[in-house]
Amino acid sequence: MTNDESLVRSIEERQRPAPVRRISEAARTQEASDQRGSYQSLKRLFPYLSKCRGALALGLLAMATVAILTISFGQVIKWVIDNIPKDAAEALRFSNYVAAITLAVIVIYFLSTFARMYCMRLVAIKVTEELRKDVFKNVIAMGASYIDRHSSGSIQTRIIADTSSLGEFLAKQIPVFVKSSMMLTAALIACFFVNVELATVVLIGVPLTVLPFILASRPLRKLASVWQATIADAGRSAGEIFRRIKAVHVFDQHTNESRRFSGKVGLVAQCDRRVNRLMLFLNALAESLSLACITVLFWFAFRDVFAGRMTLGELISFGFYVQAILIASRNLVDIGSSFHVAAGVASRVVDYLDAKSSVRLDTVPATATRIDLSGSIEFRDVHFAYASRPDTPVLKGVNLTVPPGGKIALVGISGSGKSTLLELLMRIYEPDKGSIVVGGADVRNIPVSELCAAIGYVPQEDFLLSGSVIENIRYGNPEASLDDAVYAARRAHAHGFIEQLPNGYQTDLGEVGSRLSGGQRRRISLARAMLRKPRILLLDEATTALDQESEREVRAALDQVSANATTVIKITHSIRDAMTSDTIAVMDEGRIVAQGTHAGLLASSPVYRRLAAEEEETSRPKAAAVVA
Ligand SMILES: Nc1ncnc2c1ncn2[C@@H]1O[C@H](COP(=O)(O)OP(=O)(O)OP(=O)(O)O)[C@@H](O)[C@H]1O
Repeated sequence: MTNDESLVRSIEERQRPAPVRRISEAARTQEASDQRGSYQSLKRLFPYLSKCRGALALGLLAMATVAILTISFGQVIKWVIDNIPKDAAEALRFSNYVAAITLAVIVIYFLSTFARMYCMRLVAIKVTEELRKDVFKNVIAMGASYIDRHSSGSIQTRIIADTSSLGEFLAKQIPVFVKSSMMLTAALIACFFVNVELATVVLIGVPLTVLPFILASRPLRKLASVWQATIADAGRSAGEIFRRIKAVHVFDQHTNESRRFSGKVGLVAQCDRRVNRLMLFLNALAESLSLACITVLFWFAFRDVFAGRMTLGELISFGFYVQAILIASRNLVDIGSSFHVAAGVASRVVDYLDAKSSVRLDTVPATATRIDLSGSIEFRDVHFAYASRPDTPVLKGVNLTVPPGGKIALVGISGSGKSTLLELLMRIYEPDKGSIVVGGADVRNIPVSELCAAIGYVPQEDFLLSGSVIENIRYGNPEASLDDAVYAARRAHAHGFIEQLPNGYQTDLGEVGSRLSGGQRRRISLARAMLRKPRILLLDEATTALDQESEREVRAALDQVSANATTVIKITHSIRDAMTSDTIAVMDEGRIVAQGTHAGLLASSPVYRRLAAEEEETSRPKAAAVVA
């Protein structure tokens, strides 16, 4: 195995996802991508060019002008050299005349080159912008299940870096391809007009000069894809380290993380060096072969000049055309290699652009009718496994009914599937088997936006976003008035601390609310849920991370909200929270194993008894400590 191959292997090994037995969405997407083929993917992006037709047409026109000017310049050189007057005064007038024409040509050349570059840059910017918007829109509409299976770092790379390189490719390389093809054809035809014999030598010699590039295109392609993988890996790892900076600090991992990151950038540099070595070698070889080709041609050409079969002007213009042919053919070969790389990038971007999920957040089922979301909630034989771990079932036939306006507590040890059940109800994921029915309708037939508008969800990990307090409270309800938002904050017992913040409700919370304590973040989450006046309230350990007084107040607030909503409370730690519910459902290893009241379950359910005993056990030392 060569060094390159082992590098490719090591990167691929690290990036290989966990084995999947059944055909998951990821596999289907991959299959679709393979069938489509990389080149098809590039074609799929062509419509983006049509979004900037005007600039593209102007750019192509400017390019054609540059190509025509370049080719005609050869004829001008020939005409000038073959027609220099013998008389000195005539020659001076002639040279002034030629200088004026040359100046005009240079001005046109400058304007055309400027127009070409300007238009093509506009095209690149537009294509990149549109691609980014469309990829982001599609990925965000795919929901959590899809994002779980792709690292968010690689999605970021696709959206930012890959779209940018594709925009550059579509807008720069394709025009260069057009221009070089025009130049090559025109210069070859011109060569045949000047001298058929020499043109035949050109036809044989020029391909030889680009042969090394053609032969090296495969290893170059491979190296380019390794380079892309290493750079994406380094970016992903840096992003993750910055996101986990507190853990790095607490576990004193600065040196180790720096060492790990150095290893990754070391791999990028290793790739860079290899690409550089190969490219330098190929360039030097190609330059030498071009020189050899020109020398051979001149050797033939001089014989024709001395034999009177060719004028000096023809010789020089011929040399000019050969130079144009060499440059154009090198450009075309270069485009060939970047074409392969771009095709690879395009197929990855198109995967994200065309990915289809069973849960589309932006589509409304044809059967959608108005549904009473205040009705009962029923889980009917619900089975589910996360797509990233398809072989590990998380829910194994859950049957549960919450009557309209009822309040149920889901109790169970950590990992028994309680949060997953709530996420399925919100259609963050879809059950593999069975159904979830709200108000008599299968949730699959309720538009996600309508379903979620009726739900107030307070998650275990508060999902605050960067932005101000008021933006966070209004998230999901941007039309709400300030008064309503403040009222919700008061009810969530958040108003007091919000007012103490430097800019009150306008205070910026920093990335993911990092400038607040855990309890404060929780109360903002509660305020946000309350502002929606939910008909279904889902609480995921809503009162944990609060001090005793806040806990009492928040619980009172939740009681008010839940009085008008069908409520499901997930409880892992505080069994006494469950006692306020109408019913307690006990979950164990993805199943509901018992259901009833606190007293009834203590008598009938060994799992519940164990949970209650564990809670008593853990609270005892605390009580003792308080007494002490
Ligand atoms: N996004 C995910 N991808 C893969 N597996 C997951 C994902 N989220 C949860 N799981 C797994 O599913 C199982 C059930 O998790 P879930 O969060 O529903 O349990 P839980 O009862 O709510 O736990 P806790 O009380 O600790 O929050 C666990 O084994 C967990 O590791």
